[in-house]
Amino acid sequence: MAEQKYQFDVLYLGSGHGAFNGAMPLAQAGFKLGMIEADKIGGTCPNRGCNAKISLDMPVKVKNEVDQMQGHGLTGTTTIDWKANYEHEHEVIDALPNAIGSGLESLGIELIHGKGTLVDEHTIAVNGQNYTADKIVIATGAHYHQLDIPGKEYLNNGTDFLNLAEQPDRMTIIGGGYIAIEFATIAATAGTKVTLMLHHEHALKQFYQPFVEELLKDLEAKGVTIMKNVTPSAVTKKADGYEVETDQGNVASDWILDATGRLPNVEGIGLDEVGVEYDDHKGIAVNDHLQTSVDSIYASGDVLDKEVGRLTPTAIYEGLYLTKLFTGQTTDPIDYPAVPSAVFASPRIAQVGVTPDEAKAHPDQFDVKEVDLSEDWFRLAMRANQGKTITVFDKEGYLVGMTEISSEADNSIGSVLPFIEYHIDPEKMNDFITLFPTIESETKHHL
Ligand SMILES: Cc1cc2nc3c(=O)[nH]c(=O)nc-3n(C[C@H](O)[C@H](O)[C@H](O)COP(=O)(O)OP(=O)(O)OC[C@H]3O[C@@H](n4cnc5c(N)ncnc54)[C@H](O)[C@@H]3O)c2cc1C
Ligand SMILES: NC(=O)c1ccc[n+]([C@@H]2O[C@H](COP(=O)([O-])OP(=O)(O)OC[C@H]3O[C@@H](n4cnc5c(N)ncnc54)[C@H](O)[C@@H]3O)[C@@H](O)[C@H]2O)c1
Repeated sequence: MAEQKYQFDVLYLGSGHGAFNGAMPLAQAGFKLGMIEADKIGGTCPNRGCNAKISLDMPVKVKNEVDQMQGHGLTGTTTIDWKANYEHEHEVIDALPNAIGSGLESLGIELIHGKGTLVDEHTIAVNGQNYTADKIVIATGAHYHQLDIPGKEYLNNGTDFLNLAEQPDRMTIIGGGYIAIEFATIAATAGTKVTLMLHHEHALKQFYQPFVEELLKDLEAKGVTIMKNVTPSAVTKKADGYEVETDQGNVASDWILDATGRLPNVEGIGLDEVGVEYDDHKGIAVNDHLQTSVDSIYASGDVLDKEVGRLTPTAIYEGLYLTKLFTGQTTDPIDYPAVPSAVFASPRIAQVGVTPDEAKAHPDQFDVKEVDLSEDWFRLAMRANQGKTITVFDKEGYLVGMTEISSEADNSIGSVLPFIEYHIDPEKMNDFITLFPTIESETKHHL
């Protein structure tokens, strides 16, 4: 640890997953820590991201499961009560900032409320007061990109969606990424008439496109109108709602979601003044030890310029890596495992490792196996046998990637991660005894 030249050993700017998961074991190791937060403790994921979204999605997933069992042991359809679902979401998430905050304080971490700005390589100012530290970790996350078109003041963002207590009859969603597709699924399943505006021909471009096309067809079956290659140019207020003007005609709507992406929080935090290199769109530049261009300043989470996904587990991984680095447990560069990702729609698409496209482009290196899940007896028992799994093996037979579309794709992919990460010998996979019958047992059976 540092000599007591500074108030803190490490000062975190931001309190999201990129900060608090790493800070907890660092405090337990005896480091004196401060954490600056301008908004709710815990950051995006618990308060206005993953936890909030998945709480809203739960009744949607269950409704789809109930609908699939109609005539197969269940009668009587269900409907989503939007307001009650919104209340359910807030019952789940509203206590999280206090729970996370008290957990941090119980470990002696000082929480400092307010907007922090770097003053020099060891100092951050908050509300006119300076706080000093041997090391600083910038974990300021990201904010919503907003379309710059006339009438942009009528556009809402993802946080507004998660706080929308009343159900709109008609919703326009601009974008084709995670948020657009997940929120279109929630709204359409609840009975809102959704129009999804894709800027290009394709949505979810980082996922396997034949699966994405199936997902889009499923959204259409739920009543979603999908417009492709469309450019919204203005929003006007009407007596009965709003109108989105586009190059393919105008679309009437009661509520409009701008889901055109997120940008790293690099503005107004003193990076230029202190000499930390960054790019407005890509984020803060770091070396392979997550160290910025200023030696005492590190960065973690969504604010990083990084190749891996801007996801909660990658933010946690980076925060924990910094803890190992600061405690001397490692001097190695950061080395990410295969990072899984999932679109929590109905059905879900999830993937990890080598993608089907990469594998098909290199037949000399990989073998690809496709399984149609309509043949799977367990999925039939769930009446959820719409889906496909594609597994990728290297030439020695080791599993190196998997992509799935199904209602259980997230669980399926989750169950194979150790096989990929620990490079489990194909023969040794059978040494793992699974519970039966489960998604895990059937996924392993298909490998
Ligand atoms: C709607 C939505 C759904 C998502 N769903 C998923 C999902 O299902 N799975 C998944 O893995 N990921 C999901 N994500 C992504 C995930 O939320 C982020 O990757 C993760 O929260 C990043 O953590 P972070 O600590 O880097 O940033 P954040 O959690 O954003 O934390 C940064 C914190 O810094 C604070 N801050 C910023 N500037 C300052 C300043 N100057 N002074 C003081 N405080 C400051 C902010 O207020 C914020 O609290 C979702 C994101 C969104 C928006
Ligand atoms: N399930 C998950 O893990 C999950 C869920 C939600 C969000 N997230 C994270 O949050 C981040 C933000 O998600 P997102 O969906 O907002 O971003 P995204 O980058 O996934 O998608 C942005 C979409 O907006 C479109 N777009 C961009 N500029 C546009 C324009 N000018 N006009 C029309 N469309 C335009 C893009 O084509 C793209 O389809 C992601 O990077 C992701 O890592 C993850």
